[in-house]
Amino acid sequence: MKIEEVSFTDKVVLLRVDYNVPVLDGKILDSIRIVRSLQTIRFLSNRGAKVVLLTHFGKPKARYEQSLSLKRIVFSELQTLLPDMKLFFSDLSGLNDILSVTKSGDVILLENIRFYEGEIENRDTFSSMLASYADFYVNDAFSVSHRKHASVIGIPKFLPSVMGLSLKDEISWIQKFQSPDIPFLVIMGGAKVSSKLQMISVLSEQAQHIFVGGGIANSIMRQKGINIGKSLYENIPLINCDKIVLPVDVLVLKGDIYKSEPVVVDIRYIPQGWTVCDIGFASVIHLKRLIDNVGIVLWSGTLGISENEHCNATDEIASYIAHRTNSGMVKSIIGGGDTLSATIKYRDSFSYVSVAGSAFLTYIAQDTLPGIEQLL
Ligand SMILES: Nc1ncnc2c1ncn2[C@@H]1O[C@H](COP(=O)(O)OP(=O)(O)O)[C@@H](O)[C@H]1O
Ligand SMILES: O=C(OP(=O)(O)O)[C@H](O)COP(=O)(O)O
Repeated sequence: MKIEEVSFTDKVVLLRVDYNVPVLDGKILDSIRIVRSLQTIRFLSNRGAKVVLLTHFGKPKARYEQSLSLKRIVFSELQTLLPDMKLFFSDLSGLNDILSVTKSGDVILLENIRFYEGEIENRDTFSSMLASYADFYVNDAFSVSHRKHASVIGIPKFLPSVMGLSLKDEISWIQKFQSPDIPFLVIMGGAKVSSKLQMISVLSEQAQHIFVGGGIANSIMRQKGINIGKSLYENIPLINCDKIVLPVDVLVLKGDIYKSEPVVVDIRYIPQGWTVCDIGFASVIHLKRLIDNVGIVLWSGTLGISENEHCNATDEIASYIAHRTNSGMVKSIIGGGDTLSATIKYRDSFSYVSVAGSAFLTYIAQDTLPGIEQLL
């Protein structure tokens, strides 16, 4: 069933979006995830639905945390982006009352869904309780569709469920770039090590090389017995893959990871107690040569702590890819909340910008996602 075929008049729709946006000092750094959801919100509202937006924000531990509430920053952004619409905010305990005073076409943003027990564990009792408020479920949250959570894979068990417009767009754009004949390079970085690393063996069968930076490189280096000091890492299973390209040098710092000035070292000489914060200058050059030799670059995860003004590898590589894309020498797809925010000034030069990071890599590797399977 397609969203265009459903009659939504006077129906309540649970619309899963992903408003897990990067925020610094109370300001949203990049609202692309909210902007991309607007077409589906307007579509449903114009067809007479009452739209209940479900999203997570950050990683709360199944209880209210003021700093992760959607009430101020995210709700304000939505009000700014939809000035002509009637918007409401509610937590779960007030949803019934709000639904009774709202009309067709109105939109309700529900409080951070991860404040509630049952979301991350995907409990059926939680999903069926949410479903009991509504007539339909729409998934427009590509970037969280790799998570087996209640609001992603649970609710569709209890309601007729369809794909939202931006989720559909994401899939068709990504499929356009999946060409088995063109050699491609995967660049993987960032902090969410396990959700990206799971895909490495499948991706390595398809890709020419997988260049790793960020916490992913740290975790692999540590597994190989390289001292990584106090750097971010996760314990990972043994990876034996000759397509993985590690940095040859890294920037390391002591003290505040967002402010301190780093120095460059060969990966064999990372000092005890120091933190790897970026790939080094020789690694940037090496990565550029890998980019020169492929037709497609897929990139998710920053190469270092790009919030630190001294960590510029992500910017330099983004600029290089943007330039080669503009010159028609490569096609580029960039994805992930933090990666997009760190490369925002080159956004218009990439071939495609996905709002998803781990979900985007998972989709490339598996051609589907748990949240999408529920809609077929
Ligand atoms: N070496 C590193 N040490 C600590 N954090 C890092 C390192 N490299 C990258 N990061 C952090 O990773 C975060 C982005 O990771 P992730 O959420 O996986 O990316 P995305 O949101 O693009 O999918 C950034 O906030 C960045 O500071
Ligand atoms: O930001 C997200 O993913 P991303 O960091 O892979 O881009 C999604 O909102 C998923 O968030 P999660 O990794 O807390 O489940």
